[in-house]
Amino acid sequence: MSEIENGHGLKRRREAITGLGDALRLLIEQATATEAPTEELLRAAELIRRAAAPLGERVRGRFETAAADDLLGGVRLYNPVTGAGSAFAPPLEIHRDGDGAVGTCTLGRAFEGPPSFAHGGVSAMLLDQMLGYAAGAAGHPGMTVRLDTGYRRPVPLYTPLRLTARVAGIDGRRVTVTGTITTAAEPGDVLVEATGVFVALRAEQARRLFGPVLG
Ligand SMILES: CCCCCCCCCCCC(=O)SCCNC(=O)CCNC(=O)[C@H](O)C(C)(C)COP(=O)(O)OP(=O)(O)OC[C@H]1O[C@@H](n2cnc3c(N)ncnc32)[C@H](O)[C@@H]1OP(=O)(O)O
Repeated sequence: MSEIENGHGLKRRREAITGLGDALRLLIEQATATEAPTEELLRAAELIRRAAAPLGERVRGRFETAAADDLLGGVRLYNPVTGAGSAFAPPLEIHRDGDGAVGTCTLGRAFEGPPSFAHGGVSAMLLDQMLGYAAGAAGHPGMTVRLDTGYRRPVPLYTPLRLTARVAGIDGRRVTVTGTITTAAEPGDVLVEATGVFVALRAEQARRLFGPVLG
């Protein structure tokens, strides 16, 4: 895409994608929490369809990477957990912390399972990402083959959360990673814990699974 061939164009596009992601997340939050009159819902649906139309005029296919992404550099703007451009992502922000990783996010109404608390599948999704990040950051990237989650207490909505992950063991191609979710205010009180097993791909597997994307 010629408009982002120079560094400035890429920076501007990534900022625009983040801005669109912010707007979409606001839309999802308001659309989920709204008790506006029915007429307003009908009007909003029409406006949203009109706003979406030009975005659909030029789209990428299943095996095409987004022009603003850098797959090998780890930039995935539409990742459904961490992507700043994803309407669906909280987004979870992750950084390295010693030999592990720490993540932060706040979940809105769209992630609700039990009333006023997060859906259990959402907690598992956040932890899968955290554990996968910690495995990769430790130099052992792999795909999840197992994820065990223990739900000790419900995860509250609209509350800053803190997530942790660290590699617990390496056995050949298998990496075991553990992680937790707590509130940011009470990091000693574990709400959800997880253990994941990640398997490093053989070169042949990586080619078979991701060859069409990497080209
Ligand atoms: C900074 C960076 C950021 C990077 C940040 C990135 C974050 C990404 C986080 C998201 C990660 C995902 O969601 S990934 C998406 C969800 N996962 C998937 O779709 C994976 C689907 N599974 C597969 O396609 C396959 O299992 C493969 C290709 C991964 C592996 O196939 P395979 O090579 O045939 O597997 P196989 O020989 O049977 O097993 C390999 C080894 O793993 C063990 N193993 C296999 N399954 C299990 C299991 N459930 N529990 C325990 N161990 C298992 C086997 O015993 C064996 O050990 P041994 O005999 O060798 O001792």
